[in-house]
Amino acid sequence: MAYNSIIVRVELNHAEVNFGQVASTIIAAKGDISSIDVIRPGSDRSVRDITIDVSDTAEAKVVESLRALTGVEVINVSDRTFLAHLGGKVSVQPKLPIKNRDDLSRVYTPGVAKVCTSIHENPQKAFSLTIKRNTVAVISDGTAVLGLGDIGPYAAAPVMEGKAMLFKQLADVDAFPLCLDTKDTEEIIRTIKAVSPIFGGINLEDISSPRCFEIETRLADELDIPVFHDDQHGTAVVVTAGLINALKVVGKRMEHIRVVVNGIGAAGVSICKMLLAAGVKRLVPVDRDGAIVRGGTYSNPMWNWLAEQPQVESEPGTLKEMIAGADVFIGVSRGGLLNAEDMQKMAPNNIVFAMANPTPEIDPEEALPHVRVFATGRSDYPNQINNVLVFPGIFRGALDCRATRINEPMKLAAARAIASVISDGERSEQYIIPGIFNEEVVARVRRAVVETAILTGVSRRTPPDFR
Ligand SMILES: NC(=O)C1=CN([C@@H]2O[C@H](COP(=O)(O)OP(=O)(O)OC[C@H]3O[C@@H](n4cnc5c(N)ncnc54)[C@H](O)[C@@H]3O)[C@@H](O)[C@H]2O)C=CC1
Ligand SMILES: CC(=O)C(=O)O
Ligand SMILES: [Mg+2]
Repeated sequence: MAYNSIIVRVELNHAEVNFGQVASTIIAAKGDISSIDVIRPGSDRSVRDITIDVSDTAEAKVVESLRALTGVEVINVSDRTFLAHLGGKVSVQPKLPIKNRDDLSRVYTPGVAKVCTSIHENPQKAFSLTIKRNTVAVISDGTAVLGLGDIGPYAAAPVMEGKAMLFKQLADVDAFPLCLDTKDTEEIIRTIKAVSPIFGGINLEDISSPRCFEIETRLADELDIPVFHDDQHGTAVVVTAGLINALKVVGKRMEHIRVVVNGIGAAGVSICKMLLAAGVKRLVPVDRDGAIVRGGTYSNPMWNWLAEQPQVESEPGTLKEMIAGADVFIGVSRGGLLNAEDMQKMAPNNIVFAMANPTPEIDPEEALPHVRVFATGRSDYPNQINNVLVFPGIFRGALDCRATRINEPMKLAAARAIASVISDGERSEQYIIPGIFNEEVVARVRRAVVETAILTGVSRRTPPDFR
C-alpha cells in the first residue's frame, strides 16, 4: 500500500465544531496527523493547515469525512509530493559571480577564447577546464520508468530529476537529466554520442529491455567515458550486497541456495549474471510466460544466454510453481504478483527481495509474517534495496580516477563495499543493507571503485588520496 502526505486547509466555525472533533474524524478515516499550523487564529472562526499521512486508499475518505463535518469548510487540499515538484527539482548554478566587465571578459569573451584554444590543442584538458570532470548525464527514453512501463520522455523527467538530486546530495556529482523523444536504438546511440563531449559519464536509466543491452554495450565500446545502465548494474550490485548479508543472517551459502528471479528485463538479467559470478549454483529466471529454462530458445538474446548456463534449472513452470522450495526470491517485475501462501511454499529461513517500484511483488504486511529476511525498494520499510546505494558512489569513484569504463570487477568490489558497511554485530533480519544517508556507503564504494579501476587498468588519473 502506498502512503502519501497531504495538507488540508480548513476553516472551523467554533460555534459548531472544535478541533478535537476534527482530529477524531481524521483518525477514524485512517489518517495520521503529523502537524497542525494555525494560519488565521480567531475566537469565532480559525483557519488551519493539517498535514495528514494517509494511504492512497484512505485519502479520499479522509477529505470526504472532513467535508461532511458540520462547521468545517475544506478550503484546499494539497499533496506535498506534487508541491515538491512545482517547477522541477534541480537548477544550474554558476560557480562564480559576474560582478563587473572584468569578470565578464574572463568567464566569457574575449578571455574564454584562449581556454577554448587550449582545449582544441589538447582535448584531454576538457577534464580540467570544463564541467566534464564532475558531470554525468542521466538519460532515459521513458520506456521502463520504475515499474510504470512505457510512459514516455515527459513523464520520465521527475524520476531523472530525482536521480540528479541524489547524485549531487550523496556524492557531489553534478548530474543533468536528459529525456529522449525516440525509442529507436540507433537514434538513441547517435544522440548520446553527440551530446557526450560535455559529460564525464553516462547513467542510462529506465530504458526497457532488450534494447537497453545493445544501447549500453555499443556506447560503452564507442565512448571513452563510463556508460552505466543503472537499472541493470546498480540493481545487481545492491542485490548482491544485500544477499551477501542476508545469507550471513540465515546461515546459508551462495553455493547451496536455490534462487528465483522474477522479471528478466534490464534489472533481472544483470542480477542473474552477477549471482552466477558470485557462486549461485541453482537459478530459476522467470518472466511473464514462466520459467526461462536451460536448453530453451527465446527471441531475447539475453534469455538465450541464460538458457545456456549450467546453473539454470531445466524444469518449466509458472512463478507460483517455481517459488516452491526456493531459498531466495528476487522480484524486479511488477507489483502484486504473490501472496502469503506463496511465501509459505518457500524453503525455511527464506529471503525475499520484492523490489518492483513503487508497488512490490508482494505487500510487505502480507509477506512479513512468513519471511525471515524481507526487503523492498521502498523507503518506508526496513531493508531498502535500491540502486541509489550504488550509482552515486560508483560514479564518484569513476569520475575521480577518470575511468574509461565501469567493469565487472569494479561492480563486484562495490557490492562487497556496500555489504561491509554493516558490521557482524549490527547485522540482523531488519538490517542487511545500510541506509541511503549512511555516509560510509559512498565513501567505501568510491574507494573500492577507484582501487579496482587502477588495478584493472581503466583509470586515467590517480586521485590525491591514492598517491
Ligand atoms: N529497487 C530498485 O533499486 C530497482 C527496482 N526496479 C524495479 O524492477 C522492475 C523492473 O525494472 P526493469 O528491469 O528496469 O524493467 P524492464 O522493463 O527492463 O523489465 C521488466 C521485466 O519484467 C517482466 N514482467 C512484467 N510482468 C511480469 C510478470 N507478471 N511476471 C514476470 N515477469 C514480468 C517483463 O516482461 C520484463 O522482462 C520495475 O518495477 C522497477 O521499478 C528496477 C531497478 C532498480
Ligand atoms: C530504482 C530504479 O531505478 C527503478 O525502480 O527503476
Ligand atoms: Mg530505474
